Amino acid sequence: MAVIFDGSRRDVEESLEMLTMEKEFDSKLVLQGNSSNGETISRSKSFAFKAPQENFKIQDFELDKIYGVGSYSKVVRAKRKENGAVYALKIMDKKFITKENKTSYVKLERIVLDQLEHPGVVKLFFTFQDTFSLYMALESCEGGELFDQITRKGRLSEDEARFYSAEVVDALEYIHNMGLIHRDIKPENLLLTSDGHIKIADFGSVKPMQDSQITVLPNAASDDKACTFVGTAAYVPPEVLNSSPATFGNDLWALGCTLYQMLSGTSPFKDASEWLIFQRIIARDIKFPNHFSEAARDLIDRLLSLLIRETQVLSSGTLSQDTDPSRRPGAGSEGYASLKRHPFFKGVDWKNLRSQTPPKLAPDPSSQTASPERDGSPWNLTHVGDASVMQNDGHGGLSSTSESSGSITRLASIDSFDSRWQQFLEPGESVLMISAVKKLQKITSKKVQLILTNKPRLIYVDPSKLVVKGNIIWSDNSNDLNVQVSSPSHFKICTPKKVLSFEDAKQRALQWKKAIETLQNR
Ligand SMILES: Nc1ncnc2c1ncn2[C@@H]1O[C@H](COP(=O)(O)OP(=O)(O)OP(=O)(O)O)[C@@H](O)[C@H]1O
Repeated sequence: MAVIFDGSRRDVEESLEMLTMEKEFDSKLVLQGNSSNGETISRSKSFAFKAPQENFKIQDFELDKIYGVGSYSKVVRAKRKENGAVYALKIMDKKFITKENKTSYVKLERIVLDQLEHPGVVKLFFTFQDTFSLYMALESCEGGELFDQITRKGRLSEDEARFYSAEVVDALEYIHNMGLIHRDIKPENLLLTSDGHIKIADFGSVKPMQDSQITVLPNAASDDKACTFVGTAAYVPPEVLNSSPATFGNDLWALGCTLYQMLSGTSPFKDASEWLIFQRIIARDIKFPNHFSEAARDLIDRLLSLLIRETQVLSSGTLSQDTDPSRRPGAGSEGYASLKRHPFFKGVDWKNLRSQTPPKLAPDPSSQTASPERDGSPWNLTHVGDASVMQNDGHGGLSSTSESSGSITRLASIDSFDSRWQQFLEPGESVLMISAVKKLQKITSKKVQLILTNKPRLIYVDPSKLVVKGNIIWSDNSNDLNVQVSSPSHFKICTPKKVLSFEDAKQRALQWKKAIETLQNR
């Protein structure tokens, strides 16, 4: 999801509210509203969530495959035993959320999703909790991420891209009309239903505008002043890098990047590190592949227009600047009309989008080739819900679901492109997964950069001295190399000679296990 750079430490007590959050749902709240004469008034309003807080237990559900892992959640396909209804269960560890000061983001996502109702937005059905976790039962998007469709197809045709981007525009218009900025539009957050329609997901970075129609609970909104930026590096507009306040135009820039990615296969400002990506964004360094049509090129060019307008030379000799949101179609005074009538969308039946036939989905190659026992194995629980449901896969670790071998490359975070680590690679070798982890020893622990490459090689590097501290001998045989996960952040890499214990603060223990196993079974 989003990279959220916090510039401040939130009050720990506020974070603890997470634990009582679900209890607040039915409480009466004092809301700030505007009277017709413009004065701010306080009014008491009974606030009840549409998606109820249920008293379910995790054992009421049959858990299937993991849809994905976010920075503070896992999303698992779950079937309610009583009636067979299928959900995407977003599972969040309370302790982790509190420790990482994510309380306000979680609250906001819950509250916002509760009030949104649009075929292009993932629906929240209900929530529940237990001692360890909060659960959000979301509409299950069985078609996966648009990102995977782009990866599997290499790139999309203009007709496919037109269909998907029109559905995104339609949903974004609704979200913006509700007074919300999504702030993390990207192909990973555009999910597909089993029949291939788009649903916007991941409202963890959402920003309600002043006049938003969304009711926000106290302390649910993220503290913007504390943030350097919210979003994902490759899709962040230049004005956000300049600390300008969030506007609807931010999402339209991200839409432009997403459309470019659909048509080309990669994001427009791709580079070797976040810093280089930011330089490209600021310089607006875009190269259009030759196969882009004139209409596609023009639309992307407009969506990726800079908002800054240099107006006049001041007496100091510097230029005064102001912003002009109308430069991005959809953000100006004409609203979405100007975006929808752009030549790229010629022929789109905006009123009946959802009854159109979507592009054919490219199937997940791993689900076709995976062996039956891997494919059919349900996701065993650990650290999710109460301890009584913990299960073991016989190796002391967890059974994981079948996972696309293609998706292994996605596990590599943006820092895998950090040039610092390139020096440890041989020609043609690339990083598949990388984490700043703690290597736990009996008494002490050491920070290391754990790196998995396509060779395959598994090494760990001292990040300050930039020297290789260890090379874990690779084997495709799980008797000679296996990973045991004991919690979302703790895992052991076991070889016949050594057992190395690691702690990944970003809770990617299960991802490490999956990455290594996927490579062993390639
Ligand atoms: N309703 C859903 N149906 C199917 N898959 C989903 C659904 N919601 C999320 N996912 C999958 O789970 C992954 C993790 O989702 P989640 O919202 O927890 O994290 P994220 O917000 O995308 O990541 P981060 O928290 O790092 O920003 C998503 O990338 C997506 O692939």
